[in-house]
Amino acid sequence: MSARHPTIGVTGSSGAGTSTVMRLFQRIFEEQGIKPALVEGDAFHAYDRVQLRAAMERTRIRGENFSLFGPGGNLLERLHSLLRDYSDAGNGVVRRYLHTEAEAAAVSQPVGTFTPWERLPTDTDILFYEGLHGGYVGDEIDVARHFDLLIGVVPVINLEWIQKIRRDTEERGHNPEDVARTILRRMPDYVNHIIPQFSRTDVNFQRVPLVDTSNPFEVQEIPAAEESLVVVHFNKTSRVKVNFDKLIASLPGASKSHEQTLVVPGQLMEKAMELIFRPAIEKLMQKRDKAAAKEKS
Ligand SMILES: Nc1ncnc2c1ncn2[C@@H]1O[C@H](COP(=O)(O)OP(=O)(O)OP(=O)(O)O)[C@@H](O)[C@H]1O
Ligand SMILES: O=C(CO)[C@H](O)[C@H](O)COP(=O)(O)O
Repeated sequence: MSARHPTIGVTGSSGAGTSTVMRLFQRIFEEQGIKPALVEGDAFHAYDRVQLRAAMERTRIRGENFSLFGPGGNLLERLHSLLRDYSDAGNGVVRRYLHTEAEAAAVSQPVGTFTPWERLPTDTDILFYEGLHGGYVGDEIDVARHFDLLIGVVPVINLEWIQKIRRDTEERGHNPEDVARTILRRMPDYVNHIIPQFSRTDVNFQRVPLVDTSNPFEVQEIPAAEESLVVVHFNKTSRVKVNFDKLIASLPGASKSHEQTLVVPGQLMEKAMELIFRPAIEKLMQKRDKAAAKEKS
């Protein structure tokens, strides 16, 4: 966390929609002339796709719990160092995980591998992280504390699974049975390491379908925006300050469901995010400019 080199994190389970939210932020950054350092959480997995299969087999034989949701499957100390270095000096080291054939072909590498570690460009205005562990806090590593703004993306679980199954089968070349097995294997880590993060965020966006999703393992479409509602919850310690009445007036069909909670029609989720985060980003940039000016003087 630093005024001079601000950081925003979006955290959520696999298939929750964090990459989708990142694209919205990219648009806001572009419109405001902000140059972000984009960090994908999957880059901090400890294993590539082939190594992961071997690690899974080893842990299965030993009867140990293991998944990419838990700290053992990730280089969280490296993520922690990146965030610390960025906050201190606006730099750090990152890489990318190549999920799809297209991403892999673009850099002439096999799918399911990592690009080499590289230093971030030196002239970025803000670090933006999206992934599984933005709100992670463990015995020795506290990722959450590095963010100036932390956002949770949490569709209700049936919807999250539908999204994961569709994305993994259509874009990442997995078969539905394997995706279901992955969901099962990750469950202890989901409960222990993913869910607690949503109590450390500033704001959570929880999409709730209005159509039947009672068997997410049956092949089906992802419910459309207009077939869902979004519960927007501001945690008690949220650093994002909004005027609920003004927000509701700008979002037709929105209402307040609880002291710190709004309900917004699904098709207005992006607009709600824009209204909530545009001013927050502007504030971070103003603080950054002030800190930079002070540094110069
Ligand atoms: N608000 C939304 N409405 C409809 N579909 C959505 C929404 N958000 C995400 N999806 C769909 O859900 C799938 C998963 O989304 P996305 O790739 O953003 O997840 P993710 O959290 O980044 O996953 P991972 O961390 O595994 O990469 C995609 O097919 C995406 O189009
Ligand atoms: O948890 C995940 C993303 O958050 C993915 O399952 C993980 O990155 C492995 O990806 P792939 O199945 O494309 O090898």
